[in-house]
Amino acid sequence: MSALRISGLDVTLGGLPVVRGLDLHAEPGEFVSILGPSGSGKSTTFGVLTGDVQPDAGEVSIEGQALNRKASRVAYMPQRDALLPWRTVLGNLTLGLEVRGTKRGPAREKVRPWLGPFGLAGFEDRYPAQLSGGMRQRAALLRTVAQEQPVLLLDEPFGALDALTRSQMQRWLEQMWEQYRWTVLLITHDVREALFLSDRVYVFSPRPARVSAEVKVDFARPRTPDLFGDPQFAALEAKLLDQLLG
Ligand SMILES: Nc1ncnc2c1ncn2[C@@H]1O[C@H](COP(=O)(O)OP(=O)(O)OP(=O)(O)O)[C@@H](O)[C@H]1O
Repeated sequence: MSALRISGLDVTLGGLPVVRGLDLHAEPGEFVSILGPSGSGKSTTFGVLTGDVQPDAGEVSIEGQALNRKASRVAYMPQRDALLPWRTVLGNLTLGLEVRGTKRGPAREKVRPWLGPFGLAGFEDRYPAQLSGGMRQRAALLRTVAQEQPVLLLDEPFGALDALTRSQMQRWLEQMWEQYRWTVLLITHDVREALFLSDRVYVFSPRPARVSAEVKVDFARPRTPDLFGDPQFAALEAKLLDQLLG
């Protein structure tokens, strides 16, 4: 059974067709990326999955169950880190669980074992402004992971980071994924990031969104930055860029 399946999805916003006939899926423990031009409807598709956007047509299921807009079974990390500046790191980390109805004490106990693996141990009483950009993104990701939902939706998680931090974060996320095998759907504009992290990549057409290409990425794991020098990596990168530029 697929962790996530979208079939024949149509979305119209303000009279504008934003998604038309979209089909995609993610298998349990699979890392899937979506690449697409700006404004093509990627975030709108995530909005449907989180229950924030009402589709006109189509079917969406999580682990075989139809999407329930009131009890979302996806954990979503938005484009901006969206940490609340007035809450401590720990207070931010428990937020996703608290919104889902877990009391603060048990939520803290759930989050604490993850502080080490996410490189946040010792920083739980700081405020977001006291963290580096990479740490803030790790905190936002931990807040998402801690919700223990079947699917993680990551919307451009590293988009605002400088190039060095970004490549450190990509490497870190690949290692974390190796260890925990979350089911991930990642939106990115970065072809190399998609290829480095994913098992499969979807390319979206310009709006209205539909899948214009699907590429399987078979490079062995664990992946290291050496992969960027692999001729097969370069060939796949060129192919995806071609698809994106139409
Ligand atoms: N509430 C709305 N009413 C009308 N149009 C909207 C609304 N929300 C989004 N749109 C339009 O829908 C299209 C898709 O937007 P969306 O944010 O899903 O694209 P995206 O692929 O995530 O873009 P980006 O890569 O720039 O983040 C855009 O053209 C946007 O202007």
